[in-house]
Amino acid sequence: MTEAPGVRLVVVHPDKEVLAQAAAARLLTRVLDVQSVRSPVHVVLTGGTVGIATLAAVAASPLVPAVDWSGVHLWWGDERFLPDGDPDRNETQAREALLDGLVAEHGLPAANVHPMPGPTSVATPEEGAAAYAALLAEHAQGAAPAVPAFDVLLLGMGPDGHVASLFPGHEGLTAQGTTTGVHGSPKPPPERVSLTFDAIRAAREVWVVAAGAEKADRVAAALAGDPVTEVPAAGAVGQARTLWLLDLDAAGATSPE
Ligand SMILES: O=C(O)[C@H](O)[C@@H](O)[C@H](O)[C@H](O)COP(=O)(O)O
Repeated sequence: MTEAPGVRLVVVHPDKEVLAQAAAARLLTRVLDVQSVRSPVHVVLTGGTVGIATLAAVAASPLVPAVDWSGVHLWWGDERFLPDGDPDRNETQAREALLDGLVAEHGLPAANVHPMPGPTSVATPEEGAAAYAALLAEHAQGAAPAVPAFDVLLLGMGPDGHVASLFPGHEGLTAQGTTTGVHGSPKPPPERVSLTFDAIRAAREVWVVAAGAEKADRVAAALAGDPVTEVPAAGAVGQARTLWLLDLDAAGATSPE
């Protein structure tokens, strides 16, 4: 299905557990659908509570063996600039929730997992961003911007409206190229690596997943099209489809306590 670019579809689920289960089912279905017409499939993962809960729900799904994981590449929208194995790295959490199991038991090649570099391998977030941009370009097949054709790009959204590590009022919002180093993030840790909006908007599908009443105000602002400088999530738009997957609280359908 292809909607008009810029149109956002909103799907609301009863609570954050059902949201994670439904996002997982959608993700597996999307990968299966794409695999029926092309390979490889490129998926961009997000950190955050709903993002990781979605990966845990994927791991528990009976559909896992239906996917040909040898043809799936996994990327990240952002990473906390922390050493390899740090429990606060988005990569570490995703590996524990899903990826280690896919590699060990379901034929996902370890080389298809593409974490963003941290201080274990580079000196600064900028160096990490440059190395990741080069890796993305290797898989881009000449596309501009130089990123693979992401089939699904998952994003969590913070209560301030940030997506990936693109924060309100920060210079990363206007960064050129496909990746950027981030300093002074209001959400710890302060140093991060992130995809830019150019890279995010190159995705075929962008899915924003968000739960909780503390996000309702920024969800409404993003959907109303408030300026990206104030609500970065408003700028998260896919080429063919933009999906907002919410729970009732984030959709503002419950009264604040
Ligand atoms: O590194 C991170 O923290 C992120 O990738 C970030 O963009 C996250 O997705 C949102 O902050 C939502 O996180 P929650 O779902 O935990 O609120």
